[in-house]
Amino acid sequence: MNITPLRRLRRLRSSEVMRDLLRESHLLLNDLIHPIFIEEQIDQVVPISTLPGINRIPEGCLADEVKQLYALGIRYVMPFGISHTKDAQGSDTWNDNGLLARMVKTIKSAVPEMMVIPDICFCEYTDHGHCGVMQNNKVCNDITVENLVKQSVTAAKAGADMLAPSAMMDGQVKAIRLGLDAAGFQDVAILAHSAKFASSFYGPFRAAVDSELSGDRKGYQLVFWSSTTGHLTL
Ligand SMILES: NCC(=O)CCC(=O)O
Repeated sequence: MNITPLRRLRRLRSSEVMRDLLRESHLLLNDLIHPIFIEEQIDQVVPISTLPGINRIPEGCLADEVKQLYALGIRYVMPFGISHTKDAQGSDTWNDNGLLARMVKTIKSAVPEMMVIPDICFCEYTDHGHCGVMQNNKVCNDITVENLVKQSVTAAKAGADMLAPSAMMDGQVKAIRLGLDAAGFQDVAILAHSAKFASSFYGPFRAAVDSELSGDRKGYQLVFWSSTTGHLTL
């Protein structure tokens, strides 16, 4: 029996130069979005113990930080606010002078070419840490979606180029698209975090943003043992 293979695919990875020729995937700086954590009412950077090497940046240092990032070739930033102005709804997010609007304005005026893609959610701005308005111990979907639209229009007015809604409310992307279009922001894009799983991997992030959450988000983020609801949610 002749067992000599005719199809010798190892030929195609036999040398560095051959592997380079056949490369189909490239990871470039422009494939990445840089998250930045901005805290209001502080003067010094705060190291984030759960994300070694990453700091919370005082709001007053944001312009310089963004200029440095741009000089390194970074073209996309996702600002996350660490709020000292929390309430039950996260209403600071739809205040034209609130932290979210200020972050976006500061970044765009420091480096107009930097694309700003703010997180659109409430968990950093609510005094209970959930991603929306609580009613009877649950996050109320439709009121939260209304508030997400207000937040989105505020971010767009402040100059955001793209919005990243992450609250995992049903219908949020459609409502935000309609709200943006009605307010004249047809060119503001949406980067939907459409399939987020309730996961301990968010632990470091929650510490980074000083989340007030106790409990979990299993009532709105996906459960990992049902791929059907995952696909439907997408
Ligand atoms: N707005 C960001 C998040 O929702 C993070 C996810 C989490 O803490 O579960």
